[in-house]
Amino acid sequence: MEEIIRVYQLSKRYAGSDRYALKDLSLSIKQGEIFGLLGPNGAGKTTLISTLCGMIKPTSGELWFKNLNYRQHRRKIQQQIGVVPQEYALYPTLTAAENLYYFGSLYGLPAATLKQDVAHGLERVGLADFAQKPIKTFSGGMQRRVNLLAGILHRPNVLFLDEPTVGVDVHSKEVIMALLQELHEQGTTIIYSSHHLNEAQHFCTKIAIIDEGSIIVEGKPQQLIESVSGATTLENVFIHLTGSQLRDYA
Ligand SMILES: Nc1ncnc2c1ncn2[C@@H]1O[C@H](COP(=O)(O)OP(=O)(O)OP(=O)(O)O)[C@@H](O)[C@H]1O
Repeated sequence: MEEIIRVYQLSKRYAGSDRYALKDLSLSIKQGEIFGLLGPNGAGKTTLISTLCGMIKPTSGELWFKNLNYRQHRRKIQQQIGVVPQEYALYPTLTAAENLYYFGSLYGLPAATLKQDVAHGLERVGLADFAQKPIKTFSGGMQRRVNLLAGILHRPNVLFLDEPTVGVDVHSKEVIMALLQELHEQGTTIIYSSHHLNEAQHFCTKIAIIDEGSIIVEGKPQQLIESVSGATTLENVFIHLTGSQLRDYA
């Protein structure tokens, strides 16, 4: 399958920090994959996703999106991708529909189809009855579902999500994962970070485990499980490779 993203020796050190958030990280992602980025707290998942979305610039290294280099074509790349950030990108005082109209207009979507797409999207995630309610009255799970819709309104072929199911109950999680599965079946390449190892084991076609800014292992979930003696789940693999030490950095 065609390579969509190539990362070569990517490093990132934030201004004022003496630690590397990403260190000489190389990676290739192919079209149609559901690529899961897993790792302990502070491993560098958000930094990697933000760099791949063109939101932060690397300290060194090179990145390409379908042969377009990020240094020269950041804007062009950003027009072709969808981003669902970990922090809510929504305006609390606007209604769910107003928020989505706003995102739709940012993407330059025609008003005539946008209204229908927003109504359909809200219906798809079980929020049709809440379209005219302000986001600030929504639960965390409801906000996550609207946050997801905001990132896919323009039907991107490549979608980045940073912990799309963090802090949501099992019902919201099921709706979100079902929608992502549907997008995948329609051909969308999905790159997402998560702490839900069980979810990633069943959902992802490929996984990279990151620790301290570097990829320590990469492969299909079943391959990774078979590579560790006695492991029956991805959680076993994760603990085996990353240890059980807490990762507290300030
Ligand atoms: N804006 C920033 N300025 C300075 N350091 C940062 C900044 N953002 C992240 N870091 C540091 O970079 C490292 C990687 O952080 P990052 O948020 O990418 O990890 P993560 O794997 O997404 O963690 P988590 O699972 O907790 O969300 C951490 O040591 C973090 O403290």
